[in-house]
Amino acid sequence: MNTTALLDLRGISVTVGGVHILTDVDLRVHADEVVGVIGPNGAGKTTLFNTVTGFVRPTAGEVAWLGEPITRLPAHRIARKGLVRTFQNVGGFADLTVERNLLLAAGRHAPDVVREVRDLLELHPCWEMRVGDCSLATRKLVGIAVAVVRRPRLLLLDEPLAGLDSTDRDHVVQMIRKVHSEGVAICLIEHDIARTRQLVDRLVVLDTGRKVADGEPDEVLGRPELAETYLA
Ligand SMILES: Nc1ncnc2c1ncn2[C@@H]1O[C@H](COP(=O)(O)OP(=O)(O)OP(=O)(O)O)[C@@H](O)[C@H]1O
Repeated sequence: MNTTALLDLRGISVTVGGVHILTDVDLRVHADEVVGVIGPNGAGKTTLFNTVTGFVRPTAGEVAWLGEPITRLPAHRIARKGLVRTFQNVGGFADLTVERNLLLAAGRHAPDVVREVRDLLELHPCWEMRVGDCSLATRKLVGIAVAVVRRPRLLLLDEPLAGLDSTDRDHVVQMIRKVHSEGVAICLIEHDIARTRQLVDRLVVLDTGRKVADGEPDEVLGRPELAETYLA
């Protein structure tokens, strides 16, 4: 594994209205890695992504990107650095075609990058369709494509498999692997533990705002207290 830490979170806490949503969370993601973030509903996983990407300001702690602090940068400046995310249930503008969504997102990189990403994520069949008319699986892929045309070095995926059937989940996993094979590090939030386990190099577990595990998937899921929760 390349030892360069792309992303380095130290002591991140988020408190909203006196409620502790995240408490003292450390997280590193290296170039080349695929990291899974799991945990029960309300554990703080999306808040962690929101903090990394500038949508939520931490109450304490620092976020560093390639060794530079980015904790207080606005979201659009963070994205321009190559740290790009997807949102739960968002796959682009519903009234625009898939192609138009990607062209808009690509900005100065279009249209060469748009063609590359269309081919990589096998979006030909839906290219001319309005996103609102596409299947959920396709909308999920469009959400990933919209992020990938921004040329991320690290892609944060928020529940890319949620709501999909088994066949579509396998397809989206395959597409995530293809994105990673292009040299993009990936950090994903997921509830599908079996597929996440197969996909990631490292598994991070959040519970009630605290990191309770961080290690190789087999080691983490082999811990009796976690196996009971996640593999039951
Ligand atoms: N802006 C906010 N104001 C108040 N409470 C919030 C805010 N954002 C998040 N929360 C609360 O913080 C907790 C963590 O939410 P978050 O969405 O980060 O969890 P999650 O682990 O992503 O959950 P899920 O798996 O259900 O998506 C929840 O109890 C949520 O209601």
